[in-house]
Amino acid sequence: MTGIEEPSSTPTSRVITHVIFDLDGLLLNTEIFYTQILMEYAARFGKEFTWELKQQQMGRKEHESAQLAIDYLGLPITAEEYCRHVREELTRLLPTSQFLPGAVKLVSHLHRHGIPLAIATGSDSFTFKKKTMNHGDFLLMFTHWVLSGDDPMVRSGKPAPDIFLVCNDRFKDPPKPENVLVFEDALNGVTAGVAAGMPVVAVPDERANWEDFRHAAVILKSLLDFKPEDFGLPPYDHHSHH
Ligand SMILES: O=c1[nH]cc([C@@H]2O[C@H](COP(=O)(O)O)[C@@H](O)[C@H]2O)c(=O)[nH]1
Ligand SMILES: [Mg+2]
Repeated sequence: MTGIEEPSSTPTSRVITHVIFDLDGLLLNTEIFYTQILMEYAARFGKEFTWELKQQQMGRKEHESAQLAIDYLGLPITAEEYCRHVREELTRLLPTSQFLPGAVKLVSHLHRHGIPLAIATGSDSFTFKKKTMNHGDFLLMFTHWVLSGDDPMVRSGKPAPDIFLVCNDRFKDPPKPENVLVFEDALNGVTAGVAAGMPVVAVPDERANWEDFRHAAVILKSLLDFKPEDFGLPPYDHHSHH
């Protein structure tokens, strides 16, 4: 032993060939809807929906997330009732979903350079359809999307690695996980990506504690702060300022 440690892998030493994006709270500003619905729902039972609970729910399959809230808050309802209510409210709100800053810029840039892109989300097909119904052209830039909510191949939702491994296998000529970059906002999602052996770019909610995201390759305030060249991806050209 020389006592000299191998330098840990820096972002610049990585060569990324494929990218997997989370959806809610990363590309689309849909987390605000879940927060609004669940605050009101919890209040009906005289309970308070907290950030601590939300952070545990984010990224999970809808059914897993429902049971978590019921247990955490002690709600006198079943997971089915919870899901039915949330779904009804979401049906109204999700079609109005907007992109988060930098999402269209980043996805279009990588797509233009021929990088295979996919989506891995805790949504099921019902909510996914509502979330993306006004973003059809945007969806065409992805080769596929995996919806852990009702995909039988995804045994456990985030924070388990299943969704990212299934998503990776569905790329044409699946790459090694270390060559796949994951973008996530949720702690459960970052943990899932890392467990799948993939470097993860974390873009956490402003309420999150960055200490909790230490396992991410990099933590950013916004997608606008991402530098593709740090991961061996083509840089933005200086002429595009939108
Ligand atoms: O406040 C919440 N946020 C998010 C979720 C769950 O997280 C999923 C979104 O995850 P992702 O960011 O992986 O798309 C939603 O479909 C839902 O199942 C939730 O239950 N409650
Ligand atoms: Mg998310």
